[in-house]
Amino acid sequence: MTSQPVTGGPDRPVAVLVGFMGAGKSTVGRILADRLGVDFVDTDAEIVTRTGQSIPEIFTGAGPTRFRQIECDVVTDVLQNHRGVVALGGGAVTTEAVRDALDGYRVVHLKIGAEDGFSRVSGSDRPLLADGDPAARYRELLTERAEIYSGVATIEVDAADGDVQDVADVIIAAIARELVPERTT
Ligand SMILES: Nc1ncnc2c1ncn2[C@@H]1O[C@H](COP(=O)(O)OP(=O)(O)OP(=O)(O)O)[C@@H](O)[C@H]1O
Ligand SMILES: O=C(O)C1=C[C@@H](O)[C@@H](O)[C@H](O)C1
Ligand SMILES: [Mg+2]
Repeated sequence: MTSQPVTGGPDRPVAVLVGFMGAGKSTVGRILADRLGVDFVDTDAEIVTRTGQSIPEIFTGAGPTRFRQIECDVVTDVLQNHRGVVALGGGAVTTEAVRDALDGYRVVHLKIGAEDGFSRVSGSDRPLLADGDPAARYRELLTERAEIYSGVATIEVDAADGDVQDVADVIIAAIARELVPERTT
């Protein structure tokens, strides 16, 4: 996790959620936005709106490399123009330009373990889990990416500790601590 000070600010999103598939970025992000009274943008949904294609359709048609380019364009645009809560797609931070674009933002890593996370997305249409042994692929990719999420995060929360409302509560408490640091005297 970066040790640089806060982030956020009037010209930036209140929080950008990162983490692996199934961590709850889309679900918790929407709740967090509602609770804070701000707008919510999910970059996966934004990609679908802008391209008119589903994410599996883009992966199988244009391919994964093109998907990452589209994703990078959408994420950088949203980061510059959105002031509420942003949920990124699970693999967005594998693109260097996305990691660079996150510098100076309040980035919340929803940490999830392989068992909890896979149980949430098993049977869904996530294209990276479509072939072979999905549980093994999930574990492998999570291991590969764990440090990347931690590397861009300014706040890390346990996304398996409680339901979606509980996770939103923990994020709100962490943001509040940044805004109103505890007195030391
Ligand atoms: N804390 C939680 N407790 C129980 N279920 C949860 C929790 N967080 C998310 N879920 C459920 O897990 C599933 C996946 O969540 P969600 O789609 O928000 O993950 P995501 O991080 O956005 O994944 P992706 O990277 O693929 O977009 C959903 O069905 C959601 O309701
Ligand atoms: O972890 C990933 O690489 C992905 C996660 C999803 O949010 C989608 O962006 C897509 O399924 C790829
Ligand atoms: Mg999502």
